[in-house]
Amino acid sequence: MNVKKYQKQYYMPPVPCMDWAEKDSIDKAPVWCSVDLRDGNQALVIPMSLEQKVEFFKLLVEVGFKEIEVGFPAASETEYEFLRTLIEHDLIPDDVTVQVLTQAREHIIRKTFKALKGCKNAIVHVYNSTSYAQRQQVFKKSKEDILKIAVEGAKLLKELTEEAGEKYRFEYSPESFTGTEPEYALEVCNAVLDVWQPTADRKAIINLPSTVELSMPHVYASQVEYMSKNLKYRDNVVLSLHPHNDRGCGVSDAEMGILAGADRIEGTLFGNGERTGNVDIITVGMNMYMQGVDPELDFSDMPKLCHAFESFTGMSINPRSPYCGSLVFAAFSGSHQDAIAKGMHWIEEKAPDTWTVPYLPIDPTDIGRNYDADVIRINSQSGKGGVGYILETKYGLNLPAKMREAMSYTAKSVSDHLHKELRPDEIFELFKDTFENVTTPYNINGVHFKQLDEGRIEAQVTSNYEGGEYATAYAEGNGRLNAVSNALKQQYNLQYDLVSYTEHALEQSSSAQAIAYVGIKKPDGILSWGAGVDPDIIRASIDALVTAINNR
Ligand SMILES: CC(=O)SCCNC(=O)CCNC(=O)[C@H](O)C(C)(C)COP(=O)(O)OP(=O)(O)OC[C@H]1O[C@@H](n2cnc3c(N)ncnc32)[C@H](O)[C@@H]1OP(=O)(O)O
Ligand SMILES: CC(C)C(=O)C(=O)O
Ligand SMILES: [Mg+2]
Repeated sequence: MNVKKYQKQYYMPPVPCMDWAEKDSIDKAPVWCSVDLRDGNQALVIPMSLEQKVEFFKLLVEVGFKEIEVGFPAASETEYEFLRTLIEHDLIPDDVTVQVLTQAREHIIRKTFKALKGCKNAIVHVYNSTSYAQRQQVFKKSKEDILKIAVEGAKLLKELTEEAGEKYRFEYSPESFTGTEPEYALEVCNAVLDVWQPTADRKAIINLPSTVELSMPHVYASQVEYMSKNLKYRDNVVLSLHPHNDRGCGVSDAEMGILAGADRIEGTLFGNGERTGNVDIITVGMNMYMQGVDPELDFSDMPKLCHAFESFTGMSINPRSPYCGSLVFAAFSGSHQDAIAKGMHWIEEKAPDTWTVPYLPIDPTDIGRNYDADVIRINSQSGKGGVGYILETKYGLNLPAKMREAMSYTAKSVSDHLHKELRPDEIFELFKDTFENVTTPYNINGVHFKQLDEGRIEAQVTSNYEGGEYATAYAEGNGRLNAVSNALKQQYNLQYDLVSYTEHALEQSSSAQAIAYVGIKKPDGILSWGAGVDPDIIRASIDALVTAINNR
């Protein structure tokens, strides 16, 4: 790798512009403009069909976008026909403004206006590149000539809008802004604004694209602040940003840019767009949401959005994509699962006003995800908290803490050996196979009790070992389970202490069943566990005991 080949291609503002750095949060949603149907579309291997664009447009309206860049009508027949379809089939709600993009070239602008005929609310977005590199290599023009392209374009927009008798709003982008000297970008934007003479009821949009993201986000924020402080007609200008993601900081560009004075963000769902994509509006919006600020966009059915996006664009969403990837709420690791399970219990018990569950920045159910499938997932990295949480929340089993630990080691070991994740139903089956009603080698065939004096009980226990002859033993105890335990110890010369007994009703079971959990400590100090399930709690506890004995 030849690092000498590269150098900085951005320009800091002529004066320090870092007021934005004093702020720590965004307190109000910006105006959002979706550019999915234009910038997103122009980045696809196969651009969307007219039908797909119509469906995507409806989805964007449903999400709540009030400004939607629907395309570059002069680019292709599909783009042109798409806009005509929206207009002619009256598909644009009254509170939604469509935006169209055009180069600052006369025939392209004229074709764009032709496509707009009959449209009530539109933003006409004109751009030309202003960066040093593009002036030098692409346009081969002086600063004055590049400014002239912008001004001529701006004039034609005004003229054609007046001619059409419409009140379209205008947007200008100094394309490649991030590679442009800020003073020069300012000069061009102000010259365009002089043409448009924006007013309070017909504001102009100045859009500062990080066409290619060339710097750290604080540099971009400083450039934005410089523009915000020095643009003419500032009160009548909507300052818009259009971040791309070349260095992976598109979201930070948008957020810091808002702190620096931007009023509006152009971006796409899931960050689709050229090269590494446009800024992901879902992430910027959800980042606000997770700090208690209403993003004014509805992401409550994220699975539906993901599915629709993937089918329209042919793109796939990265499993780690913030808020929407399949794995972004998943905790496989033991300590995280433990903390999440405890945090969820805390929420249930204390019902606090705000969400505080560790490791889950938001409640997954807010965006249509669910705890069972998305959060606690079991593999060889998992621990007792996670396994216990799944058995409790999904199957109503409230295992004693130490038994959860034993169950979790069983699950880890199976996952490790099979080298796979275990689904909740597989964990439940594993629990049943390992810890529930295990009847070999010891098996009890029948038990009878007799009440003795002073609360003591006598048990008559008929049992066998490894399928052999049945034998009957009698023993006393201070309770039924204790008496059975003593009979078995006596019959087979077993040595252990009964150290744990708990039981509860099985709420999720169709018939009225109870489950008992028994833990015994063997002479080597090892704990062994069993569970028994039966409508009769005594029977359940005896089965639990026998299982614990069998689980050597
Ligand atoms: C960063 C962005 O996303 S910008 C948007 C990019 N999106 C697109 O370009 C998609 C749609 N574009 C297209 O379909 C085509 O480019 C069209 C139909 C608009 C124009 O097609 P063509 O005229 O055949 O080609 P092309 O765009 O390459 O034209 C390049 C010429 O336009 C000039 N030009 C490019 N952009 C602009 C602009 N914004 N304003 C003025 N002139 C421009 C170039 O300097 C070049 O000039 P030259 O012919 O004197 O060398
Ligand atoms: C047309 C402009 C706004 C653009 O898409 C970009 O610069 O990235
Ligand atoms: Mg772009």
